[in-house]
Parts: sequence; structure tokens; C-alpha cells
Amino acid sequence: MWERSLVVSAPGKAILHGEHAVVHGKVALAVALDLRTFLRLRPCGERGVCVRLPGVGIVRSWDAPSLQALRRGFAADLDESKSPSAEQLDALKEFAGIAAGAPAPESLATLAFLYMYLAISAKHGDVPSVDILVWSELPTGAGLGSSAAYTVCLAAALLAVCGAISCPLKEGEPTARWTEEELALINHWAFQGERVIHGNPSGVDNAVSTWGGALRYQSGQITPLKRVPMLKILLTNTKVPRSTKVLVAGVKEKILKFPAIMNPVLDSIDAISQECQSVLEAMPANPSPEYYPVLEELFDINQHHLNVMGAGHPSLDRLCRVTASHGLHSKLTGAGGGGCGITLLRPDTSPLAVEAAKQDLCACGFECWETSIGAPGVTLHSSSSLNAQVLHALTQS
Ligand SMILES: Nc1ncnc2c1ncn2[C@@H]1O[C@H](COP(=O)(O)OP(=O)(O)O)[C@@H](O)[C@H]1O
Ligand SMILES: C[C@@](O)(CCOP(=O)(O)O)CC(=O)O
Ligand SMILES: [Mg+2]
Repeated sequence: MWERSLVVSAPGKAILHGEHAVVHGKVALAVALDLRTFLRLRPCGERGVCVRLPGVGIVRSWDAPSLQALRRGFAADLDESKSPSAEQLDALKEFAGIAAGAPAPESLATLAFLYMYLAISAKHGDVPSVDILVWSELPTGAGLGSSAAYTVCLAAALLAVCGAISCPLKEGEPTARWTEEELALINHWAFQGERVIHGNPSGVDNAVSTWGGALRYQSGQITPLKRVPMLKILLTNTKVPRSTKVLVAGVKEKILKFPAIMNPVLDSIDAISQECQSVLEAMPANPSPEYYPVLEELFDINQHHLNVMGAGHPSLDRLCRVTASHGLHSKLTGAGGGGCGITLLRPDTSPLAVEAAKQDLCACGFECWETSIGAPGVTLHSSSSLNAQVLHALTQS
């Protein structure tokens, strides 16, 4: 029986450049945000598993015998190098009482949990009876990688309790991180969970949520940026709901329909990511304003490309217009179609200008927050390291 409680967290992300194109093998640049998802796991009185996901309004529990019966059928055709099969997902839907067809976004969270729970226990050994609560500072379905932060937390917690990775927290330490090898295993299983939620994810979101910092990602190859300058950004949530899965499928359809038109756009986005990487790596830690005109122009060009690809939305056009009226440059981040935009703040942008832009954005019904980039990746916490808000959220249910 598992006798301890553990708390893990993983950050959300912003994609500076390369969203959508990265699904088709192009380069993306992603940074970890200081907005995190937290998962608390503790021993369960009953034999089985209980999952509480207040962010998506879900509380589910399953007893041990029915999970074991499901796992027997599941383990036989488990191929973790591939996407979960349609048959597996249908079996999980039936088990969880989710209607056939495209699941509602919140049901995807249940399916991802069940898939990861069964696959990890089939591959790495029994997951004991546990109660899991997930709480997040991130908005869900808004382009900040909440799905990846969720699957990274699940992967880390499930792998830790079945003994596939260590529990590296030492007595008296506030936080701990895992070894490179363990992080690679967490990332692998988080990607499988993302596959349940997204259909065809590139893997950039789970990679940056696992390793944190700022990285370049291309076709599974993860390269930390040589230097992460102190970029200040403004995140704005248009609050227009959208689904990454639907948007990624729409972009793919467009590429298949107009390959000669869309492939050059993908190549151009790839070149934008590479140009941005060289500027960022040439910038000193506390950059002077001279580096910013290029970064701003790259934002503007990429925002046009993302519109061409079908990832735009009138709310995002409005966001860009409002910030432009204050001399600031923005683009969508993540899958688009609503969700969040990211605005670059220059070192010489006056706090008054930022405040005025924020007020105008809020007047549109949007929500904004200034944030820094390069947060640490998946982390194990002692309860003394958690701030009051997180502690309150994790001890409510
Ligand atoms: N804290 C959470 N608890 C449960 N499920 C979550 C949580 N965060 C994200 N998810 C899952 O991820 C989905 C949103 O993922 P997605 O459409 O990729 O948007 P994004 O990753 O940009 O937030 C949610 O509908 C839900 O299924
Ligand atoms: C559009 C995409 O590039 C990023 C999606 O990010 P998000 O789920 O919107 O946070 C898809 C992917 O890389 O898998
Ligand atoms: Mg996502």
C-alpha cells in the first residue's frame, strides 16, 4: 500500500514562434511560464482510484477489480510508440460512460487519465490505490499548454508511485527535480496523454513543461536555448473557447488542400523561429532596446501567417489592434482560434503604457497578466514550499 502523499507541479508554456508549423516538422521556440498545474496524490481508503479535477468539473472513482479487468484487455495491444488506438479509446469511453463520437473537452481529461493509468501500470507495475486531485493556475483550453501541464503532472505522479522513477525529495528540502533519464520517461508518457487530448500533438508542450526554461523543438529533438534573456511579456486571454484538437485538424486539412500555397508558409514560419532564436541567443541577459525591432517584426509577420493558416480569430485581431495602438506588438500563442495572445514588452516601454494597454484590453472583456519566462519544469514539492493559495486549493477536497 502507498502510504505517503506527494505533490508535483508542472508549468504552462507560451510558444514564441512555430505553433502549428511544429506539428508538420518545423522549428518551434517555447518558454515555460510561471503559471503551474499542481497534482496532489495521497493514499486512498478504498481499493481503487479517485480522480478530482475541479478545473473541468470532474470527480470520478473506479474500484480496483473493474480497473484490473479493463487493464487485462488493454495490456494485450498496448503499443506505446504509437498513438492510442481508436479501439482502445472506444473501450475507455465505454468503461467511463462517455458517449461514442468526439468527446467533450472535459471528458478528454478523464480519457487521458484512464489511458495513462492503465498503460503505465501495464508497462511499469501496479499503481497503488490512490486519490488524485489536480488544480491549476492556468486557464484550460486557452493556448497556454494546460493539457500538457496536466499530463506531465499525471505522468510524474503515476511513475513515482509505481516505482518507475524515484521520489527525490529529501527531508527538509522544499522542492526536488528528477534526473535527465527520469525526465525523459515522464515526457514520454505525458506525450501519450497529450495524444489522447490533442489527436496529433507535436510534443513541444509536454517537452517544455517537463524541462522548463526556454527551448527549441523540432520533430522530437529538444534543444535548450543557450541563453534565456529576461524577456517581459504580457499574456492576454480573449476568453474565446477553442479546442487545440479541432484547430490542428483544420490546419492539416488546409495544408492537404493547398500544399503549394501552405508549404511555403510553413517554411517561412520555420525561418522566423530560426531568426528569433539567433536574436535571443545574441541578446545579453538584460537586453537593451536595440534588439527589439526585429523581434517585434517577427511577431507581426508570424501573426499574419497564422491567420493565413486558419488559426486566427476576430478577438485576436482586436487584441493585436489594441496593443498596436499603444506601440506594442502581439501574436496569438498556442493553437489560436481564440485563447491567448502574447505581447512583447520592451525594456523601455513605460509602465504607464503597459497599464493603459491592459486597461483597454480589459475593457474588451479580456484578462491580462504580466509574466516572466523560463520557469522550472516538472517539480516535486514538500507542502512547506507551497504558497497559501495552492495549499488552500489542494486541501479543499
Ligand atoms: N487542470 C486540469 N484538469 C483536468 N484536465 C485538464 C486540466 N488542464 C487541462 N486539462 C485538459 O486539457 C484540455 C485543454 O487542452 P487544450 O485544448 O490542448 O488547450 P490548452 O492546452 O491550450 O489549455 C481540457 O479540456 C482538459 O481535457
Ligand atoms: C498548435 C500547437 O502547435 C500548440 C498547441 O498548444 P495549446 O494546446 O493550444 O496550448 C499544437 C502542437 O504543437 O501539438
Ligand atoms: Mg494543449
